[in-house]
Amino acid sequence: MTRDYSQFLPTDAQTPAQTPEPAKRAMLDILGWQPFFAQQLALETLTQTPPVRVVEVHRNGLQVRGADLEALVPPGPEATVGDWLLYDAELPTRSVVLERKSLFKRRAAGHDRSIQMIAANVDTAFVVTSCNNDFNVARLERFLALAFEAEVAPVIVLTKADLCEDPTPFVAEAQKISARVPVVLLNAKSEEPAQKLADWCAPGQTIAFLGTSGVGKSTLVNALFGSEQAETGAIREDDSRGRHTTTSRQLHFTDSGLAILDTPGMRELQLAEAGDGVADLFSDVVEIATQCKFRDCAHESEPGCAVRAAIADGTLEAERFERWRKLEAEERHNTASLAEKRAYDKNFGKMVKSVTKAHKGRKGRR
Ligand SMILES: Nc1nc2c(ncn2[C@@H]2O[C@H](COP(=O)(O)OP(=O)(O)OP(=O)(O)O)[C@@H](O)[C@H]2O)c(=O)[nH]1
Ligand SMILES: [Zn+2]
Repeated sequence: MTRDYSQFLPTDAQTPAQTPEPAKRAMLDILGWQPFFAQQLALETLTQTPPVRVVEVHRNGLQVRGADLEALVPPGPEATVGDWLLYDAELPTRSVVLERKSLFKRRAAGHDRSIQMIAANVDTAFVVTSCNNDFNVARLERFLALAFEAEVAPVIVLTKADLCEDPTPFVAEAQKISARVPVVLLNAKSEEPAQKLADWCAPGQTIAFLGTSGVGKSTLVNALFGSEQAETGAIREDDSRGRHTTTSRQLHFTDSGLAILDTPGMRELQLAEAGDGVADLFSDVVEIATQCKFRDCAHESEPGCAVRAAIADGTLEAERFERWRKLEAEERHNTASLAEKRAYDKNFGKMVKSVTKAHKGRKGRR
């Protein structure tokens, strides 16, 4: 059976003779299908292997959803929640993963050095903090750098506006962080979230929340689901080891077609191998630093230091420079210790192997 998939291709690839199927097109759009993915494909490919989105990752494989299909792809494809696959009905494990728009990832613990993919194709990351003691510019910057590293557009959301006498200083501080990062102030427990976050929550968009515990992430998710039953919290379970999160990663879709990422892995993102993200967020500082006389300028007391000059003439805030320096150092430290840990694990593995071998050898001789 062949189906007309021409409507899923960019407009210039369509031939007028092909009748659009608005219903199917709409279904894919709601799953987050975008021109970015469509342009990677030829029409024949789409007919033979329809695009499906990974809506859940669990032990048995990848749960995928397409315009009119729902399937489980057994473990095999290197994919994560949010990915788009070209579904091969005959050999599902051969389904091809489309190039990603964005990817949250981290290094897996252990010796295999593998990158663990947390979530793909997220459009917007809401970096959440509250207008209270949780508010911390350096911490915000860490989350923002992670979003930039993943190539996801971040938005700062300041919650608990209703509990704060005067939230303007919080807004002002947040706005100063980057001209590229919008700031939204709201009461997460009111009807405000749906209105104030509407720009990033259109049907077909995929969003995620970053932020420390208690800032209102679950409350925001619930607000975006409106009267719908939000499934947040459902993935948590209690066992003898205490409260922990299951390994399941999933996308929840609102009735309007907004995809909300729900994955425990987002809590454990480390600032490692995120040098590009840090440089992106602090592109102004990086730019100034390139003008220092010495390439290896430490921006201390070297002659011709553009950074010191910028601080002196007020173009660069001393605090911002210090935060950049700290964040960069943290990033470098974490990246280095990851490398060290990898080397250690590798050696440890070797050691275990040789000890076991020797032990077996001894046993054999007995
Ligand atoms: N008044 C008021 N309360 C809020 C607001 N946002 C969150 N809260 C409350 O703050 C508490 C924590 O909110 P949660 O949504 O559970 O926070 P969270 O970020 O999901 O926390 P974790 O699940 O631990 O990561 C709850 O009691 C919320 O009702 C807000 O804007 N205004
Ligand atoms: Zn310098």
